[in-house]
Amino acid sequence: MAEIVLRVAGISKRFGGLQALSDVGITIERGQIYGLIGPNGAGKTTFFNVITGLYAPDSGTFELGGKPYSPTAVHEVARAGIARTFQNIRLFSEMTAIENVMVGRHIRTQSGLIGAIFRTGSFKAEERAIANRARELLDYVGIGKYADYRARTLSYGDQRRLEIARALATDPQLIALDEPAAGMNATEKVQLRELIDRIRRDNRTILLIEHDVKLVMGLCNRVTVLDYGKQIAEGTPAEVQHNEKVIEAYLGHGHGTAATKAAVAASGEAQ
Ligand SMILES: Nc1ncnc2c1ncn2[C@@H]1O[C@H](COP(=O)(O)OP(=O)(O)OP(=O)(O)O)[C@@H](O)[C@H]1O
Repeated sequence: MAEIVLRVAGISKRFGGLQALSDVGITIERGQIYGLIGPNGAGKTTFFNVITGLYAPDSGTFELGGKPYSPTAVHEVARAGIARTFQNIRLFSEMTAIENVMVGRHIRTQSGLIGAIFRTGSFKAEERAIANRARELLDYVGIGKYADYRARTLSYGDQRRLEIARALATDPQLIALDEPAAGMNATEKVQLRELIDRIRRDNRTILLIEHDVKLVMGLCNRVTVLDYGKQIAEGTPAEVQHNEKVIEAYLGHGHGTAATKAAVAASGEAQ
């Protein structure tokens, strides 16, 4: 039977009078790319923020790799094994690319503060290993040649790759990508798609929020669709794109972007 990486259930979150999430649950198996889609304001980012410890949920159960975890703090969630990227890129802009990745790796290191202050032999060996691994990851995401460039000098697409490398540096059980294609041009999107597919083939598990419905439908094994905080559909891309509620959510309320409406309409027609 397939191994379950993430199982969350009954997640609700209210902001004042607004029910941002109502009883949302998903199960992701190892090696899957799981998509989370929905019109603007549907609750996708709130869901991400809850499972990664940024927002405290009003209710919900959380299990990672078969063990319960409590998403009470971001660093605890990272330690438990979920790494994420952000819709608005969050890099250390004055640090180099390789330093940004090394920061990600440090949550898995042993020597600690004493080792760092006294620069013990084991600390130096560990630093070398971290730097080597960071370089490998930069090569892996395709930006090895920019290792020593400051993060802020990289193109938008390359900064997103750098965020992915930093997330991979934590050796996560689950990597959560929040709109990785936002702001990318068509060529960058094709390259991103190849990278995400490669990460999956290397037996990683990915949760993806994405506005680009075409990208989601082409990449994901399963998809959940949120609308006004409710889970209106769950299934394979082929199943959800024929779901009446999904078509209505994107085409009916008039709150999807023109591009998403066109993509949902086109993906339905293509079947
Ligand atoms: N910190 C917050 N305080 C109050 N309301 C919030 C907060 N975060 C999100 N919301 C509200 O919760 C609802 C869901 O927002 P969320 O950002 O999760 O949607 P989304 O699906 O990610 O949207 P988008 O696609 O536009 O990023 C929205 O109505 C939003 O205004």
